[in-house]
Amino acid sequence: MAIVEFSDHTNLLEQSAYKYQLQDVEKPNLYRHLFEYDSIPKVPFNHRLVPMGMPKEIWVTDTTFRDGQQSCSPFTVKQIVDLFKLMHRLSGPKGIVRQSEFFIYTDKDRQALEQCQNLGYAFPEVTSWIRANKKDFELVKSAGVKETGILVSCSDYHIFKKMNLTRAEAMDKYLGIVKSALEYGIRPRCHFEDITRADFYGFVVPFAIELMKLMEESGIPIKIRACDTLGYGVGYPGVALPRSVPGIIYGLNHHAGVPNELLEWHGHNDFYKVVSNAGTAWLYGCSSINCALLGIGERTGNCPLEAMVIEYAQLRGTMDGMDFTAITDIANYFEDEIGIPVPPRTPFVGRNFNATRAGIHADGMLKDEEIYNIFNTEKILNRPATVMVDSHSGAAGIAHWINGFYKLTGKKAVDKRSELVAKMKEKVDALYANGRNTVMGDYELDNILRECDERAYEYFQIARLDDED
Ligand SMILES: CC(C)C(=O)C(=O)O
Repeated sequence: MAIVEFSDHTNLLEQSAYKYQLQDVEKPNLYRHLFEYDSIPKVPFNHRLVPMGMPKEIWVTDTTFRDGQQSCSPFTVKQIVDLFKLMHRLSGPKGIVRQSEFFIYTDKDRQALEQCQNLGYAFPEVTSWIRANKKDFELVKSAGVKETGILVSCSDYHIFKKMNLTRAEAMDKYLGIVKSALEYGIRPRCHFEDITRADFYGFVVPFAIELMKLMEESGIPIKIRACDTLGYGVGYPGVALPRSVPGIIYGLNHHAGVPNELLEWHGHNDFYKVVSNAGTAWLYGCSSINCALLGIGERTGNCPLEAMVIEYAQLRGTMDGMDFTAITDIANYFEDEIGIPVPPRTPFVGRNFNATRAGIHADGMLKDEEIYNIFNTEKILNRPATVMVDSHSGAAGIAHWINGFYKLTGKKAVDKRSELVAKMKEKVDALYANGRNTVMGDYELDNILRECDERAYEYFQIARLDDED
């Protein structure tokens, strides 16, 4: 049996003034005053401020190969292994990308899992996701996987409408499944599906308390993953349950005694809140944020893993040895090898995230790149800031393009007032005057420059090749 290595949850429970009991209601509580269905859901406030308390250690976990893969064509084994290697590179020596979860249903799933395990990395740890039946527990065990995700849906939408159970029956069923996992010596990770529409004090907390009792009896850590399945979570101060991200994390920690390191947040982006909700979960006591590469996942997707490792660096003030250039390689891999396009405006990875077009911005970039670039994207992400040339870029845009494309710096850099830039601008302007409406490509501009000044072209080519050496 695994030794329990987490902070003392009994202490946390003792500090809680009130012991919440299961409310086995006859009719489902669907929070109709918030979720009418025929109107936009409402954000309720009770103006109670929840205390912040970021855990000592925070990290991210990955669901690219589970929730992510559910939303797109299945990956090949090689694609999974290649992405896993990139995640390992990103993770750094402290294992900030701590775990990654795998299906184990098909031969292909199991091959991918085994090949990733055989890489022998400490991080990310390979975990699984199963349907709760004996066969799947045996699979987890024989694959040598120590932790598995188990679905324990917790809103009345699921308990009453989907499973046709009462709360007491659902809780009983779930506890039975968790006990089986413990009997197999497997660490259960309980996915509290739809927690942002669930009765927090009438079901979520009493159920979590029972899980903590099982943890104490078995000595095996039980994780609780708070799943904001439809992205209803809100992080504003003073927001009320069940939509309050601070309230959910604080409540699980203080009223159910779930230690920070056994709390995980899994959000979706239906209301554009996935990244800020995840940051909020960290700030209010959740150690782990579940993410997917590029935010792939059901409907609007999961929390983008690359966003959260950068958020980690912002909140902690250190990259802790993570290699963020792997983020750029991951995005390229998705586009080139898997065929999943990255929307151009996507922060940190989209083609345009650090590209500017407007002449006035290009002018600023020429004077000092910091004026219009969020950080040194070339150094940190291996993505130099660029200026795209179109009808709005002007002489400054063209000069910036020349200097960027041919890597001309210092004295070699071309000035926006130079003759070469003026000639190129004339040609570019003529194209747009004749009805062109797309951005200029690098090689088109390369040709235009050659037409304008063959000698400069040759000189720049050499400068560019020298830089590559
Ligand atoms: C299926 C569940 C666990 C999930 O992924 C979610 O709630 O988003």
